Amino acid sequence: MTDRDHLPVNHPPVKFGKVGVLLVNLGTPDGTDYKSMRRYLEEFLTDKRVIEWSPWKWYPILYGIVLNRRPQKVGKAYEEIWNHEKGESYLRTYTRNQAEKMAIAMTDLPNVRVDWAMRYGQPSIKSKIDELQKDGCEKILLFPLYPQYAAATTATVNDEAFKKLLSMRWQPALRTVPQYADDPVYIDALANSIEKHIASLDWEPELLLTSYHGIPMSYFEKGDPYHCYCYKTTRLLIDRLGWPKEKVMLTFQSRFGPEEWLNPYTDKTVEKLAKDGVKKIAVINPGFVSDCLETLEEIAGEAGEIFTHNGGEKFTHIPCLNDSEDGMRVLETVVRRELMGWV
Ligand SMILES: C=CC1=C(C)c2cc3[nH]c(cc4nc(cc5[nH]c(cc1n2)c(C)c5CCC(=O)O)C(CCC(=O)O)=C4C)c(C)c3C=C
Ligand SMILES: [Fe+2]
Ligand SMILES: [Fe+2]
Repeated sequence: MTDRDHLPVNHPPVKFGKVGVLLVNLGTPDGTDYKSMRRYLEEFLTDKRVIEWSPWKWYPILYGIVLNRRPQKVGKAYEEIWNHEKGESYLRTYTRNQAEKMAIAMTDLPNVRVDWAMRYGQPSIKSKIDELQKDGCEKILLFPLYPQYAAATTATVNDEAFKKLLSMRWQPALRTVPQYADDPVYIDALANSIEKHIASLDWEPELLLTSYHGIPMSYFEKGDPYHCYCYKTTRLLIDRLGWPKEKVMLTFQSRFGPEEWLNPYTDKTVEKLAKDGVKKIAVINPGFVSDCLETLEEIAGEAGEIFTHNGGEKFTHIPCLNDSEDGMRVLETVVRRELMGWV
């Protein structure tokens, strides 16, 4: 008698014994056209973890103004940084590459299957949990790809996965990967990428800005720990680089809406630095696992322009860790640690 002999005739096929690893990043539109952009932004901006205003206050603004104007404006920005060769955004390209490279690196664990999903847009977390289970995964390690925890990012990925579990008769065991803002492997990888990048220039930056995506100040005041994790990463990075702390600044970018967000703001800081006579700066985005609109367009593009238009001379953007060797070492180290006891 096998484990399957006692199944009723109509019982769906049962597979088990595997562990799934699901890498999840924020999301991305399917195209840069108005419809794709609107669909993506609507899913994103109706998430209560992202916009905490009451729907009574927010929806008239969202459906009356934001979703009529923003898809066009942001679609143009995406168009500038689109991976035309693959017909998709770089965030999608890098996330898929990370999953593929991780699967190859984990062949010593034959029961582990690695896949990827997006919180908004496709492929969805729900569809991937289904696929992993059909493939025999009784256990799933869910990895929100954010080194610094925030409710608007990490928690909403976890919520979505647990929402899927709510509807399942046979739930896989679900483990979530915690923040890794202070992991020495991550700090080391960031420091290496800075050192390598600067060594490739024929000039030396006077200042390094570590620019993180912001959140509204009110979220921080209500207890979100994100701000503290960002400061921790930058402090440890300065220690690892062995630089004087005056050479590194921490700023927040990507403000959205009229509220006050975490500050100092990246764009205002870059402008002030240039006006104050700083000539050469480098910017890194430690909170972004992969390059995306916010790093390629807003920092490499816009922030660079702001700096040079205001008297700055040299500006460089240090790429995210993406699917580089160092970047993969970080993701793999975190995954192997969190799989302990399961494999
Ligand atoms: C109130 C709105 C937003 C909060 C809070 C927020 C937090 C937050 N976001 C990221 C990472 C990313 N955000 C990206 C794009 C993006 N973010 C917002 C709004 C909020 N983010 C919007 C409306 C957009 C879309 C673009 C736009 O309309 O301006 C992206 C890039 C996605 C891509 O496809 O390239 C990332 C990544 C973090 C880490 C964070 C809080 C810590
Ligand atoms: Fe964002
Ligand atoms: Fe932005």
